[in-house]
Amino acid sequence: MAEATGEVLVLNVGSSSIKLALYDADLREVLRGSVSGIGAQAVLKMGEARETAALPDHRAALDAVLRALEARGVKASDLRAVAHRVVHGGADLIAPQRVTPEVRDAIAACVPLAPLHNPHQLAAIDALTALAPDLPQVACFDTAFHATNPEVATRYALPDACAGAGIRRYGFHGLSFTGLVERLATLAGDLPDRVLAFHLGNGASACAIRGGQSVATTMGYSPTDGLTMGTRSGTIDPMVVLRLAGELGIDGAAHLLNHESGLAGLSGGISDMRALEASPDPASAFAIAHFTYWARRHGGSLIAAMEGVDAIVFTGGIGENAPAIRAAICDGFGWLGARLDPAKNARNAPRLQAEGSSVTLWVIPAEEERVIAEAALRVVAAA
Ligand SMILES: Nc1ncnc2c1ncn2[C@@H]1O[C@H](COP(=O)(O)OP(=O)(O)O)[C@@H](O)[C@H]1O
Ligand SMILES: CC(=O)OP(=O)(O)O
Ligand SMILES: [Mg+2]
Repeated sequence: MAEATGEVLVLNVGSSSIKLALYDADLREVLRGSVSGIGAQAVLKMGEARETAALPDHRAALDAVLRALEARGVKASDLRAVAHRVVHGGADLIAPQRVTPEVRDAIAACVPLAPLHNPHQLAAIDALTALAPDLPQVACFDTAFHATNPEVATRYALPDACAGAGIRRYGFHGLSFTGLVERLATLAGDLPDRVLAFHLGNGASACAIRGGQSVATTMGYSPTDGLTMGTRSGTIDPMVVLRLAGELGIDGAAHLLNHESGLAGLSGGISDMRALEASPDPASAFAIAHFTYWARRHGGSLIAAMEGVDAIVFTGGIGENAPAIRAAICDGFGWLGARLDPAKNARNAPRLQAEGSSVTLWVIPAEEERVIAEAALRVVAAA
């Protein structure tokens, strides 16, 4: 097997997947891998190789990833740094930083706020600490990009004591939005002032970006709020949550809202957009209609928050690859003069707008790993 020499290993541990990328000192990607479908029959990809394996949990998946890296000659102890995506950094962790025992504890303190993500990311940090205690580890936070939101956007209309206890909106997918802003500036020549960005993957959120900074976003205290997602409900009346907790218990309600809702709940079990598009079942079509309708409704609210819009950008697995979903969302913004070019949309071209569109329309691949690697190199170089 070909050996890969790299300096920075990026681990993007998600709710049901692990993505990894290895970069050399010039930030060229030398290896990419992933595990998807953790919990069932998982698929492990490393470079060109692909295998299926029963990986019942994130721990087993991470072990498989580390073994596959070793088989390629990548030893943790030889790296310059390993860098992690951490979904929730709370109010204080708003810059990429070295994982010290204090930072590790602060990430652990955010576990209740992102139960699908932070525990697995913490487990990856601990596994690497055990494997290579002297290897610098850097944590990069999905919440950090939204630290620029004004208090009126982040505060819930709850008493002071709640805000003091950290009950506020944070927002997520910030590493993806950071990369999107950088790439859009290059593609457009100049960064448009008011950008409506949709990260549509298994988790989905939208963000109002003004002058390159987040001013409002759809996810809140946790990544369960906002748009209709693969298995998460999105925005819901809090009294529904109380009723569910009363009937199912807190854990039962949390499970239903995070794992059995969204597209899966509406369609009778299908969370995957590609599978929904291929399904002849009317419930699948309704689930897709719900997804695009709520993407537009939330998008309208974000446009109001930034007093207009100059560009609409799509990223994430659905945003990058699903022309019909982009078309349904953009058609919903026809009232403001957004016009898609159907041929460009069908090609997933970076520039999607038709002649005469009042806003520019874009597809930009999510580059969370590149953003994390760049930040990690900056952090270790500054140490
Ligand atoms: N060609 C495609 N058409 C429609 N949906 C797609 C396509 N390719 C990927 N997707 C969807 O993208 C979603 C996964 O997005 P991704 O960003 O990879 O997920 P994650 O949030 O786990 O990182 C799934 O719903 C998948 O079906
Ligand atoms: C924050 C979040 O929802 O992440 P993901 O899309 O990876 O689940
Ligand atoms: Mg994702």
